[in-house]
Amino acid sequence: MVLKLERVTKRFGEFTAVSDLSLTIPEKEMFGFLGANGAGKTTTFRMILGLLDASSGNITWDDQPLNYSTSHLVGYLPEERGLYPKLKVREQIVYLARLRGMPKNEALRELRSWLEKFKIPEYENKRVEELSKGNQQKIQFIAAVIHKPRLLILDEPFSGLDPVNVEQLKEAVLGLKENGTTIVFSSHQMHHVEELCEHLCILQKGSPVVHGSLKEIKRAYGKKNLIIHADFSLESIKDFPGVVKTKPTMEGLELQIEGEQVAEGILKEIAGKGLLRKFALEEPSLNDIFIEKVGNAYE
Ligand SMILES: Nc1ncnc2c1ncn2[C@@H]1O[C@H](COP(=O)(O)OP(=O)(O)OP(=O)(O)O)[C@@H](O)[C@H]1O
Repeated sequence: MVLKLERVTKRFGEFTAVSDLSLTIPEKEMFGFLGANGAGKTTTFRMILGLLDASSGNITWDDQPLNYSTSHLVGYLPEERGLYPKLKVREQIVYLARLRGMPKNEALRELRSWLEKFKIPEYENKRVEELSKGNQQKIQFIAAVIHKPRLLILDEPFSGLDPVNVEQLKEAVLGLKENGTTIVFSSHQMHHVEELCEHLCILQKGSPVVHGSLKEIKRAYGKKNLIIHADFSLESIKDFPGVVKTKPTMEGLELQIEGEQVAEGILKEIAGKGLLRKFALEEPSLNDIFIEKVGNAYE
């Protein structure tokens, strides 16, 4: 049950929104899809779901194209939320579940279990328009997963949620992954992707600029972060060879350096100058990598 995109391109007239994109997403994987605004994430999702035709290339799930006949296997949380405001939560979810071939009783059972999980059982008979935006989002999430899809596409699932709701949704998503669901999600918040995904792709203007496992992406980036807290002046190491960037902090300095050997050199340089409270070498954050790879998309 592999999701495969092979050399997928989407043009809108003269404009190319997605260009020559190839991805393989294995079963039971949580895959992060990143990119600046307008990079082509939603367009890619719509092509995966068969809502848009690719201009060229192939998209398959378990070697089959995804279309109307496979819709019961797929769940989608769209970026623009689309519930019927006047309908009650129960009517809405049961209706959507039945469209995907689920019997009413089973849909109700599943809905109640999700409402319990999200600690909002009292919303079953409320109209959607009566709920806060965050709670509407939870209902929309339930609508995407009620029929127990094997492949789940989540466009910005965490946007607009408070920290407690973000945690609840993360737990829900991790539970689905443990049960064998393949999940692809987009996010502008790098820490969510760092926390949840083994593999990811960063799109820039429709083309992948970074693709692979999070660990390998960080290793391949080469640069590392060095955090120093000291009771003496660190002025002299700002110009140390191999230091790419420096940022003063309350307790000392945060540096971006070219590699571990630079940290060793710095440690020798400052040894004996006074009390060194912290000297920590860290992997680059996904945020650092995103900004370097995609930063110019904002210029
Ligand atoms: N139907 C359409 N007709 C013409 N251009 C479109 C259409 N749909 C999307 N685009 C363009 O394709 C590009 C990619 O849009 P898309 O919505 O896929 O980006 P995104 O990565 O999801 O962005 P965001 O993070 O802002 O949601 C944008 O420049 C957008 O204006």
